[in-house]
Amino acid sequence: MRTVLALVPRGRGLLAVLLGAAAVLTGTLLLATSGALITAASRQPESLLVLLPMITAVRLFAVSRATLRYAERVVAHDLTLRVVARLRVLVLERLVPLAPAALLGTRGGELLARVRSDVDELQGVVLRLAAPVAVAAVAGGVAVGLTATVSPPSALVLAVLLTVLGVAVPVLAARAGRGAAVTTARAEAATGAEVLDLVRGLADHLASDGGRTALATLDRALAAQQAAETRTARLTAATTLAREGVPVLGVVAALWFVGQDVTTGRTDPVLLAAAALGVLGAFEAVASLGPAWASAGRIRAAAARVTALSAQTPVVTAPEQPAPRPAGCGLVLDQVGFSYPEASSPVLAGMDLEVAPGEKVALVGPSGSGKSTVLALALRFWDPTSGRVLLGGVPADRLALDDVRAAAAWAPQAPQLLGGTLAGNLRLARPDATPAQLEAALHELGLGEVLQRVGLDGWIGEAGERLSAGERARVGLARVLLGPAPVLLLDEPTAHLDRAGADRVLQLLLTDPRAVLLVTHDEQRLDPAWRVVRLAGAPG
Ligand SMILES: Nc1ncnc2c1ncn2[C@@H]1O[C@H](COP(=O)(O)OP(=O)(O)OP(=O)(O)O)[C@@H](O)[C@H]1O
Repeated sequence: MRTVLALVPRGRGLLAVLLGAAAVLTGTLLLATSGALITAASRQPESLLVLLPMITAVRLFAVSRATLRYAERVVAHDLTLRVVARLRVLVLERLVPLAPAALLGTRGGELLARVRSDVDELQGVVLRLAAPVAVAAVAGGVAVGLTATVSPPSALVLAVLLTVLGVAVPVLAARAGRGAAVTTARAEAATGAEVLDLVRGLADHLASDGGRTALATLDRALAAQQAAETRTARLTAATTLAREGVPVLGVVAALWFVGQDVTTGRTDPVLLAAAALGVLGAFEAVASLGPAWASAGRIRAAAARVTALSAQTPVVTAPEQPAPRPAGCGLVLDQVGFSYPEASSPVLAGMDLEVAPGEKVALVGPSGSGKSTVLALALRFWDPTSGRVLLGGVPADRLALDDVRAAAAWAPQAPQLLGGTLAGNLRLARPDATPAQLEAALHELGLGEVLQRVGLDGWIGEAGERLSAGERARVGLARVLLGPAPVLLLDEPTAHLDRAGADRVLQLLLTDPRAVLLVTHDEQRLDPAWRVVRLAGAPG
């Protein structure tokens, strides 16, 4: 929460509080002067001039209250939007270095909930928490001071009741509601994750059991969410009762004390209604504190979840003073050993590999022998447990992460296409590519038919689902080939292709002037121009 408050621009924050307090106080004064006006009018004065100052004050307060409230809303919402915009950037800046290795244990739906709804929840730190507390302190203090000028005992009672309604009731309610808030937040996140899993795997769920198991799981998550929400609703009802009852006590006390003063002639009767209504109006100062404390639990839970995420340590860290971007363009693994965290045995041990500039190297080996892991180490998704990885002759851990990923481009086994157009997906690698260049890249990989069917600017479906697996793999490969990286890391790019398609891709790679490290299970299809490197355990 402190991080969020630190993002608030001081001047605007102060302005929002002053406008909010002024709006509350003009409301209080409007009620008080209205009470005084009604009492004075009921005495039927000989000249209306006696009432004129009060009539003017009522009009002034009525107009200025609405204007001040409007101005306060504009300033506070503008402030909140600025804070949320900065907060989103801050969270994403902390999230990006965690990808991909440190996020492997986090469910996609949960991550989405943290970045979206938790960050949205945190906007309440300013609007629903800090601003109402500051407004209550300023407006409540001034209202008590004004009441004291008429009746000190009423002011004392008002101060006590404001504290009860503004602090004691909400704090007790918040303490009771904290558990409920955490449970609700967890239940909502779990429901979100279940919905996302259900939608993502819809085809699989329908094919396996018509979606019954997934729907039953979702039903359980929804029931847990509903139970948590019911508990929260009961607590809200109890605090509403207190919110309505306490101001009535304040009014009764004001009538009692000021009434006594009027009876003894110490106070003008005009002030009786003014004090009673003014006290009633003063409770508006703490009206938003109930919801503020109630949302404090949710906000704190959201803050804790966002903090926990951003406090995660990245698996790889960028050097503070990175070496210059390498001029060379080869890849070397020097005595590399690697174990995944919590794995019982290492995937790689003492591995040496060199892919010289322009060289074509095929990495073969049985499933699970560590071929994809080699590519992940070259991209610095992980760091080797022992030994070194060099890109262009420079140790990869001495390069800025952006430079590592500029030096080596990667086509994974199942490339992630974005829901968008072919052109949009291809331009991720080369934003300035012309339509002719994009079309040429697609034709080279035998995607002319797709180009004709979808068009460069046609929608390819969510994650490219309007394309076949083989077409998606080739679009992913076209993206990598379009990019400027001097080292290409390709993970089974021919896996989903027919014989002719696979041969075409392999031939195309041989004509590319850059260094290529190709992971493949199709060793027999390789041209002798490929240098084959076998990982331990590979046959032959
Ligand atoms: N993130 C991970 N955490 C723990 N173990 C992993 C992780 N990724 C891969 N492994 C394990 O590391 C080993 C090597 O995996 P890798 O994907 O590198 O093999 P591969 O040779 O590319 O396999 P395939 O040919 O099936 O793609 C496997 O036993 C795998 O289960």
